[in-house]
This record gives sequence, C-alpha cells and structure tokens, in this order.
Amino acid sequence: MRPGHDLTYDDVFMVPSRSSVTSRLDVDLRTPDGVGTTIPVVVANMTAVAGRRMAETVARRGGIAVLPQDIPLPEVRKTVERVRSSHPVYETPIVVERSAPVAQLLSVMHKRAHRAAVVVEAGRPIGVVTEADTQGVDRFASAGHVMEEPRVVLEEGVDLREAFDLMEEAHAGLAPVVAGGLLRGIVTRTGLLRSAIYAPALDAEGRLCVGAAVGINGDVPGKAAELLSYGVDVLVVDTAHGHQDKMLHALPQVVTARDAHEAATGRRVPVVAGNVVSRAGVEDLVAAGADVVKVGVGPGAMCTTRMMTGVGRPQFSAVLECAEAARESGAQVWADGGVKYPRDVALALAAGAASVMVGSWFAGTLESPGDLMRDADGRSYKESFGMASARAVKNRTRDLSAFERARSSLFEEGISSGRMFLDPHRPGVEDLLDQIVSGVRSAFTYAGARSIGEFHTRAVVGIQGAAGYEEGRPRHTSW
Ligand SMILES: NC(=O)C1=CN([C@@H]2O[C@H](COP(=O)(O)OP(=O)(O)OC[C@H]3O[C@@H](n4cnc5c(N)ncnc54)[C@H](OP(=O)(O)O)[C@@H]3O)[C@@H](O)[C@H]2O)C=CC1
Ligand SMILES: Nc1nc2c(ncn2[C@@H]2O[C@H](COP(=O)(O)O)[C@@H](O)[C@H]2O)c(=O)[nH]1
Ligand SMILES: [K+]
Repeated sequence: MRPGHDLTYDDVFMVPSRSSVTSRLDVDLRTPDGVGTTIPVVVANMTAVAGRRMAETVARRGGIAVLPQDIPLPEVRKTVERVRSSHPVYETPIVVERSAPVAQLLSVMHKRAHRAAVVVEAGRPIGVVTEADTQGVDRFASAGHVMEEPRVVLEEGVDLREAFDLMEEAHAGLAPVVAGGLLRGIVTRTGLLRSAIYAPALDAEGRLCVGAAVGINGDVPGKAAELLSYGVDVLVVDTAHGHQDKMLHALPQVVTARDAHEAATGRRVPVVAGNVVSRAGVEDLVAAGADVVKVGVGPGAMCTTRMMTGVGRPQFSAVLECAEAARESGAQVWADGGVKYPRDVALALAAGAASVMVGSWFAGTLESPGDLMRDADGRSYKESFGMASARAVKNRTRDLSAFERARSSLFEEGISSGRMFLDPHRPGVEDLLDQIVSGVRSAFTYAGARSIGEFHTRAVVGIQGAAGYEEGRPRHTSW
C-alpha cells in the first residue's frame, strides 16, 4: 500500500521473508551503477569529509569518495594521483626518521586509524612507534629513542592468513611490509581481517578508485575534461537544485567531454548528476545524459534548505520514486544524505538505490580532513560544514569581486560549524564501514537477497509510527 504522504527512513521498516541465503557472507554488495564499487557506499563531496586519506581508506574497502568541487584543480590532481598510487591492500604508513621528535609524531599519529608510525632509515623499516610508546616520555625525545624493533616484517605478496597468524603469534599489532627491504606499506591484524571480507574498488589497471565533482557554473566541460585527464573513476555534476536549466545545459557538455575521453582512452567514466527528488527531475537528467541520478534535497545533516525554504522531500519516498523512474529509463540512483545508522543504508537500497552517499557521519572519523578537536569534557570531535554554508560559499567565491562575494553570502543554506563527535571505540571510517556492511549484509539475508538487484525486488517495507521506531532502539539503561 502506498500511503498518501511521503516517508523518510525513520518512518519505515522491513519485514523478513523466507530466505535461501543462509550466510551473511553469501551476500554480494557490488553496486549495479557501473562505478566499480564493491560496497554501496559513496563518501559525499564535502570539504570536511572527502580528502585523500578518506578516499584511499574507503576505496580499499570497496567504496568510493567524491572529491569536492571547491578544491583547486592542482590539489585535486595531487589527491587523485596519491589515491591511485596507494596500495590496494596494505595501508599507507606514517613514516618518520629516527631523529623525529615525539612532539612531531603526536601531531600526525591520530591521522591514521592504526595510530602508529614506522621509523625508516634509507627507506628500510627499523622500528615502530605506537601511541602508547609516546606516553609519559619527553616531547623532545626522538623516535629512535622510543621505537620498538618491528616484531614481524612481512614480504610483499605474503598470504594474508599467514601474515595474520605470524602477527598473532608475535603479539604484533602492526607489521611493516617490505619489497627488497624497502617499506611498501603496513598491515594490522584488523586490516588483514577486513581484507579477507572486503574487495577494494579498483579500476581496470588495479588502482584504487576515486571520483570528483564539478558544479554547474564556469567552464564546466573544461573542468570535467581536466578531471578526466587525472584519471577519476566517476564524475559528479552537483548542485543544490539539479532540476534547473543551468544543469540541463551543463550536463550534456560533461557527457560530451566524457565521451571524448572514452574515445581517446577506452575508459568509460559514469556521469552522476543531481540533486533531484522527483520523477520529472530524473527523467530530465537521464535525457541529458546522466548514468546515475543523485537524489536528496534537504535530508543532509549540515543542510538547512528545508528550514529556510520549505523545499525538499522525505528521503525514503524521494529515493523510491526516483529509483522507479531511473529503472524505467535504464539509469540508477544514489541516495544522498540523511544517513545516521546502518539501517538507513539498508532502507535506501530497499527503496531502489544503487549506492548511498554519506557525508557528516564520516566527518566524525580519524580519516576526514579536519583537525581533531576536544570539547570541554575531553570528547574528540571534528568540525563539519555544509557546502552551501557561509564558510563554504566564502571559499567557493574567493575569486569573485567583493560585492559578488557579499551577495552570494546572503544565500546560506548550510551549517558552518557542526560538531561531529568521534566514537571513542570506533574512531576510524573503516569501523563505520564495518557496521554498515554487516548491517546491510544481514538485511539482505532477512530479505532472501544475494545481490543489490535482488534486494530491490525482494525487500518488503512497512510503515511505522514514532512508537515503532522507538521500540527498535536499544536501551542502555532501564526504563
Ligand atoms: N542536497 C541538498 O539538499 C543540497 C545540497 N547542497 C550542496 O551544496 C553545494 C553547493 O551547491 P549550490 O548551492 O547549488 O552552489 P553552486 O555553486 O553549484 O551554484 C548553484 C547555481 O544554481 C543557481 N541556483 C538557482 N536556484 C538555486 C537554489 N535554489 N539554490 C542554489 N542555487 C540555485 C545559482 O545561482 P544564484 O546563486 O544566482 O541563485 C548558481 O548559479 C553542492 O555540493 C550541493 O550538493 C546545497 C543545498 C542543498
Ligand atoms: N542543503 C544543503 N545540503 C548540503 C550541504 N552540504 C552538503 N549537503 C548535502 O548533504 C549531503 C550529505 O548528507 P549527510 O547527512 O550525510 O551529511 C551532501 O552529499 C549534500 O547533498 C549544505 O550546505 N546545504
Ligand atoms: K537537514
């Protein structure tokens, strides 16, 4: 039954069906959107969320990050190069020389979830410093002084299970991986486990995937061609109101640039466009050449559009209608915004999305680009801000005249300084991916679906009131 009003994720639930999928490990989460992702997770093109470490880490687990349109092109180029040159299995180590002071180590160690640095001499790993090693020692003490010799050093190409057992035996939390004695990367035991469960998102040459966004103003096809030349794996044409003439003018130009790139290189890069929330919006964007349509107006955590304008649409219904329209025209949709729990990802897929875009939730992780801050109670957080916030608009319009900048700052539709707290037990983005992927795999087995395509047809969704939602929440103390 279709209700007479629109619904968001909290309004709906799924009913289990008889299932022939007997293990959550039998579920295949490869996305049907042609992007090459092996899990349906896309990191939103927000400056506070998608940077190099985020892109690399998420791609290694099968998702993809979209670099924001506000980053200067030379920076985007560097980031794309570094993501593509990162190892698809081994993590990128924090590398220091023997003489590096502890103060320097402390300033970089929290940037990676493994929270350790490898001490090298002429490219060879000679020691490992963990965060614990830096406690209670002088800030000027050197890495060489506090490091421990690596308990295990692995050769590149080592069998991952074997590596796990070796590390377990030696009680090693982290091991450098070498080729010809030179450091190639590091592995952790948790990382090895993850590598057994996830498959990285790779291009045809085996490099980690990364995407990039363009807006609808300025030389859009020129910028798109430039991004394609860097080797991005997906192009996102992104604006608040995707169903407008400027978009319908810019999008075919991006598609032409994409086709020229395909003719020259043989690589076809999917084009995503948005955001819309209606069937008509999807039809127009697909007619203008979009392979994937991005859906969501107003659900974003940093987004004030609905409060400022009254415009938007509850996200579950928006995805449902848009996915239906997309399917009829041979396209796919990404559900963008409003994801706070793994259930929201599962429900977006149930509504028909090929993949789900997550922004602010991931801002509160070690891998997001922001500085790690602490509030008065000592809780760690990172600042997040919307791409239509005064902060982002000021940055985006930096080359305009003072008058134009002041004028655009009047149209603020986002929060400038949200605080995204890190979960002290799950501070890394991979911890959040673990939750999402295990929740979604489980949802698939409840529906009896082995793939996203099967889930689209098999998921049985019902409507609940606030009490129904509340009943589903765990209670950590008695009532
Ligand atoms: N999903 C969502 O709900 C929303 C997402 N965002 C995100 O913020 C970022 C910046 O997007 P955006 O603000 O579009 O900036 P852009 O720099 O992409 O510019 C938007 C263009 O569209 C024109 N425009 C016409 N109507 C509107 C409208 N109602 N809102 C915004 N622009 C309009 C603007 O002209 P003029 O300035 O002259 O009006 C401008 O030329 C994007 O990443 C976008 O995804 C922003 C808002 C909502
Ligand atoms: N109305 C606005 N929407 C914004 C802004 N910045 C980003 N966004 C949208 O939110 C999603 C991410 O949602 P989240 O709930 O996961 O954070 C992002 O992809 C954009 O579509 C903004 O300033 N205003
Ligand atoms: K919102």
